[in-house]
Order: sequence, then structure tokens, then C-alpha cells
Amino acid sequence: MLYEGFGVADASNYDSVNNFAQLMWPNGQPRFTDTIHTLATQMEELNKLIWLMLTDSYGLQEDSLKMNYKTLVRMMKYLAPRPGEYERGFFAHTDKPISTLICEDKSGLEIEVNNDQWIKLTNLSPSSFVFIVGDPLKAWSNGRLKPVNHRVMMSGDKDRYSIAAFIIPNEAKHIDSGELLHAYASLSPPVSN
Ligand SMILES: O=C(O)CCC(=O)C(=O)O
Ligand SMILES: [Fe+2]
Repeated sequence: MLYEGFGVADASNYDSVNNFAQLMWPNGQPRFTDTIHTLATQMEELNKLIWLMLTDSYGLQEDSLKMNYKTLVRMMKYLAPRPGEYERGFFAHTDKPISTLICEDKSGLEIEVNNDQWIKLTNLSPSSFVFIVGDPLKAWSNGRLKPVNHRVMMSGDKDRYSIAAFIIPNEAKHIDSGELLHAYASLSPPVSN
């Protein structure tokens, strides 16, 4: 198997992580719970900060990007490919959550910049996080924010580990920029896709 991963739903909620841990380890696993909960809380904070930077860069109020969400943390492992091979670890896609933060221990994440032209994100420091715009942010921004197509490609002889925090809307809801369109009207035109 080249790829495996598991996710913890609502991971910034201590009880939710604890319930998950008790399913996996009936005697509890406080260290796991503390680690995942702390990680999720901090990744959620970082995400909030980036949302603030987005609204601020459009000259909008802080609360104009107001969506109820939960944070799902997923830990992933990609096995090294056969020697000399360049192998797909995760198919090309855009993210359905509002936004995603990813950190990786070894490069592998690639983004599509033009039709079928891929760039590998390299030289990320171990403490770097990649912010990925999800499909709902495209709707929210009326096409200005572009959900980037991304994938994971594996090479070399080391396995790769990554951790993602997915910011998932609480309920399926129709997102459009609605009354914000007026605020956007004075901004640059929407990005065409
Ligand atoms: O493992 C990664 O770095 C990316 C995974 C990913 O894009 C996803 O789970 O949506
Ligand atoms: Fe993704």
C-alpha cells in the first residue's frame, strides 16, 4: 500500500479527540489526545489568522468570512516508491473543505500552475505550513481566490509523513458572496478560471 492515513474529526474539541482515543485504546491514551488536541487548536488559530489576512487584504470586515466549521486533522503516510520511480501518492484534486493547512516531513506536495504544469513545493522548513484554498472560498470570494489543483508525487527512498488540518463547514450550505458583492464591486475584477 502506497498511502495510508487516518483522520480525527472535530480535533480542536478535547472530548471528541478523547472519545476517538478511547475507541482505539480502551484504556485511554492521554498523550495522544493532548498532542492531537494541541496541534489541532494551533493549526486552527493559524488558519484563523490567514482568514483575517484574506479579509483584510480585500478591505473587508473581520466577520465577513464567518462560517461555522470544525477542524479535522488527518495524519498520512506515503511509502517510498520502488527505486528510481516517480510515483503518484495522492491523485490531483482541489480541496472541498473551506481551507486546508498541510505540513510535510519530506517534499512531495505539488501544485498545478498552468494546464498540466506542476511545481513541487521544495525547501519548506520543517515548521512550514502550506495553506490551500478550498472550493467554498472560491464561491465566497466570487472567483477571486482560486482553489489550487494539487497532488502528491513520491520519489527517493524515504517514506513521507504529512499532517493536514481541514476546515470543514458544519452544515452543507449554499455559499455565495451575496450582499458582499457590493463590497467586492470596488475591488479588482474576479479571477477568471
Ligand atoms: O499529504 C499531503 O501533503 C496532501 C494530502 C491532500 O492534499 C489531501 O488530503 O487533501
Ligand atoms: Fe488536498
